[in-house]
Amino acid sequence: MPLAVVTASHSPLMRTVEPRGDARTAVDAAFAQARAFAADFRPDLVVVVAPDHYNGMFYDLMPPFCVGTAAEAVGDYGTARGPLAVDREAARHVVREVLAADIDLAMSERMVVDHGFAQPLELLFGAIDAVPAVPVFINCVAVPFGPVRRTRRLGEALGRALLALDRRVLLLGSGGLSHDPPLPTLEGAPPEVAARLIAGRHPTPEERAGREARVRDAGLAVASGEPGPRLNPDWDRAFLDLLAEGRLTAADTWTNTWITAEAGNSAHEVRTWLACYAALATAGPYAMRGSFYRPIPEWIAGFGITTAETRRNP
Ligand SMILES: O=C(O)CCc1cccc(O)c1O
Ligand SMILES: [Fe+2]
Repeated sequence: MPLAVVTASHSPLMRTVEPRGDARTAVDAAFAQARAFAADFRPDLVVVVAPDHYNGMFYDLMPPFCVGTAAEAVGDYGTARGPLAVDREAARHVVREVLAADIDLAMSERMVVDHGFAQPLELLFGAIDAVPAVPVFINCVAVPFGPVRRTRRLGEALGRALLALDRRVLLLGSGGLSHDPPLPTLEGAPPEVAARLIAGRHPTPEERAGREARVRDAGLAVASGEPGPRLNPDWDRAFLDLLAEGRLTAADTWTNTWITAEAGNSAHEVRTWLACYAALATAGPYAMRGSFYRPIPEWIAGFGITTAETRRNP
């Protein structure tokens, strides 16, 4: 059975901030292409690989990786709130097979997810519960992280587990590329911020609104002409080339310090892309069908969208 991949940056600012020029039109067109690609592939299972931003996962127990055998979205930044249509059997299969392949991962019968999962599901399929899904969380925000190669190996184990299902599986990777939105860090945080990062579940509506306003204001400031956030288009394009050319092991030598320095704290979200492509590669040689890139400072994102699938005649 073939596998397919769609990866897309996410940014909740897409809803509230108008970028200059034709960025909006270009991104819309790229998403339309990705939607057509996904529809064409006719997946009967979507494996969503995404990070969290202190909405579902906290420092009271932060797993590097976690598969949800059931999952619910918090509804941050205007995304839908409520359960994902988790294919429980498939999710359990993935947990069993990945563990058997020597990769430790957590599982959750009540995984809580945020815009990292919800936004691409809504943009690609219209709703968070429109497709049978297996949600795979990769910690890309709460330092420290394991080496990048570990996420590539997670992707390989994931790919082998999915091939064994003998279904049409689309992997949907969410996040990146270079960017650094104003997220707090535990290191040096004042006590009330630290408490929120350690166990910040169920914020009051006011707390959530305050936090979202801070990020939105950062985007609006750029849209009104203030100096933009640090993006690194060269780094982003090099990453896209690496994926297009199937040189996934080249990322094995990247240190986390280097990624942060080159591309920003949230650039670690590209781990989700790497895992998806490593999974895809287990089905045989693949071809990237679509690749979009645009640095969009107003959305605080080096914004990329790719589609790829197993080569039909290898
Ligand atoms: O407040 C948050 O949770 C961060 C929101 C956010 C903004 C820009 C790019 C992202 O990838 C992202 O996640
Ligand atoms: Fe993010």
